[in-house]
Amino acid sequence: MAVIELADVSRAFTVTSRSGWRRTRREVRAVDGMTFSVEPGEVMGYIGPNGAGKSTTIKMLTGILVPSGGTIRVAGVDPSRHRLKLARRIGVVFGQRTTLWWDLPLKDSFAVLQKMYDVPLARHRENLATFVELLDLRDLLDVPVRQLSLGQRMRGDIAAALLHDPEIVYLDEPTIGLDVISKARLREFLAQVNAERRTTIILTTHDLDDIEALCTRVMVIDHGHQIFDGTLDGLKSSQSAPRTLVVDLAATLPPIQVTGATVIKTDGPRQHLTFPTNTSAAPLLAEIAANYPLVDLSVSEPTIESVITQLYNTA
Ligand SMILES: Nc1ncnc2c1ncn2[C@@H]1O[C@H](COP(=O)(O)OP(=O)(O)OP(=O)(O)O)[C@@H](O)[C@H]1O
Repeated sequence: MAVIELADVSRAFTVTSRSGWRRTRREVRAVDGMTFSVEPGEVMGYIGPNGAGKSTTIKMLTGILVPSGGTIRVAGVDPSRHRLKLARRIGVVFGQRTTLWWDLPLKDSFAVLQKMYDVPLARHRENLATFVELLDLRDLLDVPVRQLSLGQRMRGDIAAALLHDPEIVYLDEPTIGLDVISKARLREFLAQVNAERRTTIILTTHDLDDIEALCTRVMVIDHGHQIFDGTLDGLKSSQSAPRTLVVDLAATLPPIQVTGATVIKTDGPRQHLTFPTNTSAAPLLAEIAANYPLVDLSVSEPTIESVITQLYNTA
């Protein structure tokens, strides 16, 4: 049974703008007719350009915002009507803000959360020990949150969001501003939590490596509408972003002529060609090898960035 269900959900805001003495009001439909469901244990990437409606959706799923239309059920309840009841069953991490107490050492924040969520002490200790180990928090427990680096604080925030064993976790830009090693460590941790606890994860991110590393499902939204819902491979093959062929020749030549491919760049004896995703590379290779002094050659698939850019442009 689905753990998150949205049926025709919308949320509008009235925005007032001023030009001289004139004030004009207009309605922004941040989320517009959104319908989807999420099964327990799914890791869903929720992506879209700035202003697409991601945060508004997450705020409605946590109960902070009330929808203007449609219905939402999370863990069987309407989030805005049962916000406190739901709080025990969900965890939330906003990459740009901390939920920890700024002046308290990390371990005291964790102790407050144990009381707030009324987590049995034995279970709290067990979870804490696991997260301290996996997130490498041991040396940070006595440090006030204000003295932690961004990456250290984020590890603390993630542990804090999971200490009460939530069934669903919303992560809004959890890797923003982190270095490559911290990002990798965090992704590994989240994958492990999902595998071992079957925690449902909704991940909002602009870092597509997060999506590649973690998500079994991707939802792309734009202007409050869903424009794609499926697997990452499905997303890649849904668009005809061109593939690239990099050809190294024995000599610097004018752009080569190949049926079905176009030279987009030359760099001495190296030439870059694009060709459609749905075309096989084999006949191109054969034609080049037959007509030109070929030394080496490689084919690269479209990047996920290029696929998504194309999706936004065609939506
Ligand atoms: N409280 C508000 N009042 C007025 N307009 C709002 C409010 N919150 C959001 N919006 C508008 O709703 C639209 C969606 O905003 P939202 O924050 O959900 O986008 P987002 O996809 O999370 O963007 P980002 O990637 O920049 O965080 C935007 O046009 C935004 O300006």
